[in-house]
Amino acid sequence: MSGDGGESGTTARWVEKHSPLYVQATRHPFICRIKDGSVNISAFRRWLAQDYLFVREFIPFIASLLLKASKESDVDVVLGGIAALNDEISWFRKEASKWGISLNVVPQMANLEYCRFLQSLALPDVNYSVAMTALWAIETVYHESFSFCLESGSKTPDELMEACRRWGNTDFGQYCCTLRKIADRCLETSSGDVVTQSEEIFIRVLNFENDFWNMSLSEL
Ligand SMILES: Cc1ncc(CN)c(N)n1
Repeated sequence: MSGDGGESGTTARWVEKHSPLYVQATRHPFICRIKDGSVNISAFRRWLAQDYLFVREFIPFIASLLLKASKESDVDVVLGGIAALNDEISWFRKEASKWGISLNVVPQMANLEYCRFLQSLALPDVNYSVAMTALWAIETVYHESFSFCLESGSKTPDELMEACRRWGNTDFGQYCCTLRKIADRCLETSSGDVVTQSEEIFIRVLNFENDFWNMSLSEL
């Protein structure tokens, strides 16, 4: 974040204010076990199949932001996000076939609830600042989590490196940074009510992400 003014924005204040929740979502045991090499591969396989379902639901949510964006540069950023998701879907299919995983699985409760939340955020009456805050938070949790597994000294298993690089790479980090700037810009001119709603959405995203990791670790 250094040097780009990100430290002073609303989103940075929320990260600070809700740091226990933020740390819980971005340094979850699922991620820490990938980083220290102790992750159970069955947890990774579960995560992969469930996340594929999540990403499919994520597409209409981002598409809803495209309809709400009025600034041309925001439209470009969101369009780039949609294009990246197209690539992501292909990656999940390729990875699933590599691991011999069926993607035709039943969504687990934590996933279903997170997807329902995405659907509610895609509704036309949801404010753009609120939805943009959610997009920033959702993408940032993945970037912060997976880039942690790429830090020097990590014992991330070779076969999981590709997944970590997908969200942990610097280009994805740059995308998250751009989303943060858009969210901060929108929040600056939003009403107090919208700012409050956006903060609540940020907290809900952190909780959903935490539940998603928990689901991936759970044996059921
Ligand atoms: C649950 C979850 N959160 C975030 C991302 C990153 N798009 C994802 N693929 N899955």
